[in-house]
Amino acid sequence: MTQEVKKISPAVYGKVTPPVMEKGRVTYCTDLEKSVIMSNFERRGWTQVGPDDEWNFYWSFTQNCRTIFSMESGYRMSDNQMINHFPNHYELSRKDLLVKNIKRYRKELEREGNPLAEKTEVPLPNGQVLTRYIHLDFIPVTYVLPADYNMFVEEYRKSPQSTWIMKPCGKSQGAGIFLINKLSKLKKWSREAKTPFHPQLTSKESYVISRYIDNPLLIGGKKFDLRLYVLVTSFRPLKAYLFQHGFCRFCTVKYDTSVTELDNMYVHLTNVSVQKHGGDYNSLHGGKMSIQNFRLYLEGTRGRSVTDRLFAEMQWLIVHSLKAVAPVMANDRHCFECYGYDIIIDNTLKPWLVEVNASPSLQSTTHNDRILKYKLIDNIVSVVVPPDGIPDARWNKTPTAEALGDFELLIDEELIEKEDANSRYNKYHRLRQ
Ligand SMILES: Nc1ncnc2c1ncn2[C@@H]1O[C@H](COP(=O)(O)OP(=O)(O)OP(=O)(O)O)[C@@H](O)[C@H]1O
Repeated sequence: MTQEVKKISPAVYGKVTPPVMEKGRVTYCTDLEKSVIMSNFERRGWTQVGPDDEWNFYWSFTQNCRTIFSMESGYRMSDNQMINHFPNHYELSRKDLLVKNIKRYRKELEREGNPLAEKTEVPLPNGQVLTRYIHLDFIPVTYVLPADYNMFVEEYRKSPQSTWIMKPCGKSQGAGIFLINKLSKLKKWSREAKTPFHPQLTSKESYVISRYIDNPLLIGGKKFDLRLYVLVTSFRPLKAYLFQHGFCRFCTVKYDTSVTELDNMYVHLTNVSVQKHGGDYNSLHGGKMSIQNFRLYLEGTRGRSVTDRLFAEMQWLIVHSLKAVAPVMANDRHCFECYGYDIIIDNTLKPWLVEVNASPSLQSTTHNDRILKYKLIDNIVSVVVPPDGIPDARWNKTPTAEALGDFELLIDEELIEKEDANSRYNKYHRLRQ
């Protein structure tokens, strides 16, 4: 998700001396002047300062975070400073890089002979066979164009009746997205596009083309996706938390797979930024349903055990998407990041990861939205700041159960390692007795 960026001058980061903090006084800086952020920080007694002042806690735009960490800035963060992004968050949040990292992760597991990378062959009615990962098949088959064009054509030919979705890597909020159901349409687009495919395209101008999930689970006949919030406080060891208040975002128009509706984005794209322009947009509920109500709906219509399984599978895909990028992330101890996960559930109740946003919108479209986002920021701060309330990058980032608020632990590799070590130790002692 891109945001309007308030640029900071590199001169601001020219100083290399870490700020000296006044004892007990916490200062914050924010690029996003939103009340959910500022009222949260002020309630904690924190004082707002500018980016060139001595800040402890910076809620920055992704681009400004990258500037701080760039070699040219010469800025060295002190122990009492924390920032809300990892400098190379794009490994997870850019559509093409996410796919590349997940593909690499699966290949590596396969090479190790890890059972997680087991595959199966799916026969198609036309006699063709598709090969799929059994446990790690959670992103729709995706190629980066123009680089993977030949591979895409090969896959396309296996099931030419499929629909595909084209998404520009450098855009957000549904901009530039379209659906295709014929190769000729892609070729025509490539010829007519203002930036036709050519090898010199930068990755920002490239596209991903993904198999369109054409059998989404519908509620009231409408397509929706799920927005979940995931807080990562460390990538190595991986420590991540899932916020319990996600929501579903609905299309305003009933789902229809007919070719005539292929260009109707009110049918196919669930982005609020798209749907709010539709005539049927309801500003009271904003086309949203809480995840708690969604869960109740599913339990009522499909049963408890399949609902539990779906939620477990969503946690599974989040953990493995994070593990896929963990080795390439700049795991700076001053950083944490809250990701917006976009997931589509198909009518077999299989979840598909569509996208990960490094700056999920903090815009409130409804009253409930405001409450949710206020709580989200409050809980993020409680998890990442040590119990004494003073940001400290040296802290081992192990929040108390109380500090978690409405976050639940998704994975803590440090804990797993300790538990493994304990069980190995106990086993050794049992054997010696
Ligand atoms: N493979 C897919 N199958 C079905 N629907 C999809 C698929 N990929 C994307 N969509 C739909 O298109 C919408 C936009 O896709 P996506 O979130 O990837 O793009 P975006 O424009 O970058 O959005 P954002 O503003 O969230 O960054 C999704 O919310 C979803 O409704």
